[in-house]
Amino acid sequence: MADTPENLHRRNTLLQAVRLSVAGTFAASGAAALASPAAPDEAAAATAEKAIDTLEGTYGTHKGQRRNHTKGIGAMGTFVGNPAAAAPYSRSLLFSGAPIDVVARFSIAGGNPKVEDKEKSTRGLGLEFRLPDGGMHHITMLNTPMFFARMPATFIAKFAAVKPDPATGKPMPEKVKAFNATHPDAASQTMFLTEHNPPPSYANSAFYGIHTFKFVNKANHVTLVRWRFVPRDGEKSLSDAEMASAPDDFLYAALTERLKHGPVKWDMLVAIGEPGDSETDPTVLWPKERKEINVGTLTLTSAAPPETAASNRINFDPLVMADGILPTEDPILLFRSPSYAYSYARRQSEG
Ligand code: HEM
Repeated sequence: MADTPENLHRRNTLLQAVRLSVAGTFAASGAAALASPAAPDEAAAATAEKAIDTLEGTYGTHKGQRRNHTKGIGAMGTFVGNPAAAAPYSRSLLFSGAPIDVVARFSIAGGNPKVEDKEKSTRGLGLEFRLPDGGMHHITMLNTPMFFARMPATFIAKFAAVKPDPATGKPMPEKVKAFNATHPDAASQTMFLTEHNPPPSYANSAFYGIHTFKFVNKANHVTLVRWRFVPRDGEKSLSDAEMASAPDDFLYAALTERLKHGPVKWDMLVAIGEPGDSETDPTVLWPKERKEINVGTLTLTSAAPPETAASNRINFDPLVMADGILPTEDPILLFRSPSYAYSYARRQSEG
């Protein structure tokens, strides 16, 4: 198969079909392995399909749209790796130094396609790297250094807790309170979001890989790593006053306006793990003192509204990985792939 963008997309779609076919098996056999000692009933019910049903139950079904991170915008650009820094750790083509085409999508967490751009919640960045050998690599990140769930059951419980009262359409704070009281793994991200207002522009947001991944070098040596993308424009947050007066939609205009003055860049900084650093818990941070290397720069040159963005029909499944980077056994990372496949299959089948 020639490596045209259409064929890459077809390959991606086929990959999703395979992932979906294993999703049922994963859901059945994975439930026991993913059981949380804190909440065995919840854990037993934590399947990828249930995660998507729960998102739909809370936000409704928006035809043809993502069940999570529904509101978003597209962008295009390139990534240029820094082989001198990266090669001792990873043989991935990402870091060869040749420019790699990137399709990007910025988003706001949750399944509300009309969520206000100032909402105090997580922002996301999905990246599809189209490698020169026809392969693909996905990196899908959030603007918080940690996640709110150590186990999939917590994800499902949270989205069930934020479901508005069906009678009034209003939030039910007592349910959120009960969720927080019974899911201590969510505390760290909740605190981070309380203390940090959202960015005025995606160009002023850092994005974190959150999970631990494995870098594999030419000698097959494996290094545990975590990465973040740091904006060259600097990190900024809206002030409380700006949040109060901000319009519902400003993130697309802010990015297109910024791009008129030139490309927007992020450096990919990779922390090198040390013995004892968490490998499978995305709610726990590594110590700040970890050695960090700059393995490359992402440069975005154009933005597109959701209707026309090339990212629209991409499933930014984080387990789409090319040689040189491997997943860990993080149960959240492994649960994401079948969940995204269900969301992708449902939205794709709706046209
Ligand atoms: C139990 C854990 C999680 C579940 C069940 C989940 C579920 C989902 C689903 C269903 C989608 C929409 C997929 C689609 O239709 O294409 C999505 C999108 C997304 N998720 Fe997650 N997610 C989880 C954890 C995470 C984590 C840990 C991160 C970041 C490290 C993350 C970042 C994102 C981003 C950035 C998007 C939007 C991608 C795009 O623009 O298409 N998610 N998630």
